[in-house]
Amino acid sequence: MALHALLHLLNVYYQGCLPYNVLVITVCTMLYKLFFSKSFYCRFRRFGRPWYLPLLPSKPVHDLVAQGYREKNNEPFVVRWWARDWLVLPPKYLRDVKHSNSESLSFFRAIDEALGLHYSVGNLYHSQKMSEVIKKGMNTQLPTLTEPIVSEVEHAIESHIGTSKEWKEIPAARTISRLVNQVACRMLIGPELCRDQAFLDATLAFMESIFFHAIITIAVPFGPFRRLFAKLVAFSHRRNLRKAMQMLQPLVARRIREREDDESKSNRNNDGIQWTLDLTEATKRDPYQISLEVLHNLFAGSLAPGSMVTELVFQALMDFNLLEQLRNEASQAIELYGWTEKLLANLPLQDSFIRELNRVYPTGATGCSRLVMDKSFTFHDGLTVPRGTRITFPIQAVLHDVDNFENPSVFDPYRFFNKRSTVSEDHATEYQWAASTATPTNLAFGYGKHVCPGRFYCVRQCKIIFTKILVDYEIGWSSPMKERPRRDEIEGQFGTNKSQTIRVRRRG
Ligand code: HEM
Repeated sequence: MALHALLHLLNVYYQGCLPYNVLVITVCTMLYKLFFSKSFYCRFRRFGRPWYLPLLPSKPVHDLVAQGYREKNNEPFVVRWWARDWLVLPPKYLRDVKHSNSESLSFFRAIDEALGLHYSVGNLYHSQKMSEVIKKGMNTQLPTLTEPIVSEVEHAIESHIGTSKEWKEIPAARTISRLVNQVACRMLIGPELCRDQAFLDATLAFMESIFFHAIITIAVPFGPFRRLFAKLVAFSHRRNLRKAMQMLQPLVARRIREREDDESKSNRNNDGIQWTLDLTEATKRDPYQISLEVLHNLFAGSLAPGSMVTELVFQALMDFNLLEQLRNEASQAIELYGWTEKLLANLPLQDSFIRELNRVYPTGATGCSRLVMDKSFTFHDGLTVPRGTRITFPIQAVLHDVDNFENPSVFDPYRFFNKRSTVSEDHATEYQWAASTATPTNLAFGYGKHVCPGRFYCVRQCKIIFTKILVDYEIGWSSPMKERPRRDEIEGQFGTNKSQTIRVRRRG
């Protein structure tokens, strides 16, 4: 009788949109969870709606995380994120994450869980190989990459922004993400496809559909059927993946053949395919697998830098004096060093500006997310969590904490410039305050063993693109702006404003 009444209530609650059988199974699962399941997460205070009322309005994830950080004062708490419970840990536990490798705490397995990547690529994210490709391949080649990055940036800016000396209006995020994707494709895939518009469009559609699929999957209250539903909705994402793979696989197959025919020929390439093949035993060089790995490194290395450059442009446009100071610094450095490695090391204001941008506007409210892989994991103070626990850190709250920064809500482009100006002779301080140096209070690129290995390349590439725009173009808002373009928020992730337009014209 009670079960029948509950079913009736839920039917009204879900407005009759769930079939009766689905309702029965959903209710049984809820009752089981309520009375018998001893979820580890139940031991901690939860912020947000309870799991058994998924349609109840709830605050956005970033607000819940900020509230938890304030109220729990250095203690863990739980939020629902990407339709799962996550244990949000205070920063005192970052030191434990610092030294833990992927066998204990895995970043890849955590994003696999959050975004449902296994629905399209199986167990690709069970291996650390993609990260190794960046560490052992790209990072060891960084000095040799400046020249090809500069040359690709020049081509990409000319094709996406143009060379007209007349003002023209452009959609900022769309234009910049396309030009950054071209440059990222040049480095992470290779010269053959990076100017092929069909391929560039296919890669952008593939990358964007990863998030789209994840969002659709959590948007519908399918309860215990979510996994089944996720497999079905991954269909359109898999189609986008197939499209990009159809163009990429023949190239990878050709590179494998060339390598087999003549090992020395492979020395000509210095890009993502090459670095991935370098780390793959000859007998395991499967074009499909290598293409998947290369494409998913592009996913890591293209979308976020595209947003970062767009945000740099928006932020610079908020303050005309700052824009001029950045431009002067860039012009003087180019005069002294040309478009070389040295240029990138001699833009201290721009570097501080990038780090401050990442502090005030990180890409997510949470970060340093990990899945516990060991049977259990014990933190330095004895807190023990079982295998399978999802942990994350409230990074936005940490970066806005008055205990960590003076006037944390103020955007101060000189904040880190001033700190690094008190440099000791051995340059230790300079490195400490650099945009790409991860510390417990510079968390935009994560922290510890899984800290973003692409951050060095990323900051270089962003500096080259931003500097080119500064010195070669006049830029302005297309209509007067009173405040910064608002960012979109979905599941604690912040996306650049897509509708904002700016105007540009070639200088000189
Ligand atoms: C604005 C640009 C970028 C941002 C904000 C960003 C951010 C991040 C963050 C937060 C992580 C997780 C780190 C952790 O939890 O400790 C990460 C991991 C990773 N990033 Fe980036 N990233 C960016 C650019 C790039 C680029 C350009 C590449 C490749 C060239 C890249 C490749 C990777 C890889 C392979 C991992 C996985 C590391 C591992 O599991 O060991 N990222 N990134």
